[in-house]
Amino acid sequence: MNSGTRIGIIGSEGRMGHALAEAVAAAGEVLAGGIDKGGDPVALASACDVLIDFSSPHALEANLDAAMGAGVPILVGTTGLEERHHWLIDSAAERTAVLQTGNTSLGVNMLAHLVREAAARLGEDWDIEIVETHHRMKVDAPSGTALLLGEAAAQGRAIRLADHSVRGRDGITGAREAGTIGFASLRGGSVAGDHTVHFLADNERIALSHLAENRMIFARGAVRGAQWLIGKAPGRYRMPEVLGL
Ligand SMILES: NC(=O)C1=CN([C@@H]2O[C@H](COP(=O)(O)OP(=O)(O)OC[C@H]3O[C@@H](n4cnc5c(N)ncnc54)[C@H](OP(=O)(O)O)[C@@H]3O)[C@@H](O)[C@H]2O)C=CC1
Ligand SMILES: O=C(O)C1=N[C@H](C(=O)O)C[C@H](O)C1
Repeated sequence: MNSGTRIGIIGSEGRMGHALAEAVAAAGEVLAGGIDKGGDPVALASACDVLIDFSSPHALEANLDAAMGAGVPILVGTTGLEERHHWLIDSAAERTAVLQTGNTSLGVNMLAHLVREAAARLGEDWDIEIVETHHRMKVDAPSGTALLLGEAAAQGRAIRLADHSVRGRDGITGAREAGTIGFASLRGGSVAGDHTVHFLADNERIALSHLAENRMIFARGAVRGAQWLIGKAPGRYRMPEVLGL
């Protein structure tokens, strides 16, 4: 009998759900079950040691409630979250361990570290623009990863991203406002997820990129995060803590 950690997947029939099932098996853990739209997160939570949620922002509140009710930790990889979702996560984290991240891969979390450093060391005369490319089925923009990288750049500059971000330029926009962080999104084909943070000054540029070649990098990172969450005190945790970055 397999005595591994029992992992429950929310969004189990999705693209990430399938990759997660493979990663759970590869890690020697137990797939306790999975649900999709219309499924019961309470029943799933009661049958597992940890939940992994890669579904939809609409499902978040019920999933957090189920995790709290069963006293199990939850890793939230779903993107497209708004401010109210982050309040729900903060509130749930008072009762159970929650790890929310726009990207579970080692490479992107390393990139975020480099972006924070670069933004801190380069002056405000270096403009910052973040460009992301994803497959044609992606429903949210900018990507959760682009926002994570934007937060890293803002932290490096000791500013609030919400006060400085510029999204989706169109029409007569006027000249670029100094100190802003811009976002642009491309959608098409089967791209698993490409992100480039551009630092642009007069006569020179730096581009820091991460290119995801498949979804297993996210799935492996999520399973590692779920394993790490077992036994953790209530609180809100982040991927760099899991990865030791
Ligand atoms: N943090 C990270 O590292 C990564 C995050 N993501 C994010 O993960 C999420 C899922 O991505 P992906 O797998 O490509 O998307 P898919 O659309 O392929 O899968 C989403 C799954 O979630 C299910 N779902 C939808 N609504 C609910 C609900 N209310 N309750 C339970 N399940 C629901 C869907 O079921 P149904 O078909 O029945 O609607 C579907 O099976 C996205 O937000 C994406 O951005 C993706 C990759 C990496
Ligand atoms: O929807 C996806 O596919 C992805 N979503 C995440 C995001 O929004 O950043 C992570 C990854 O880029 C793939």
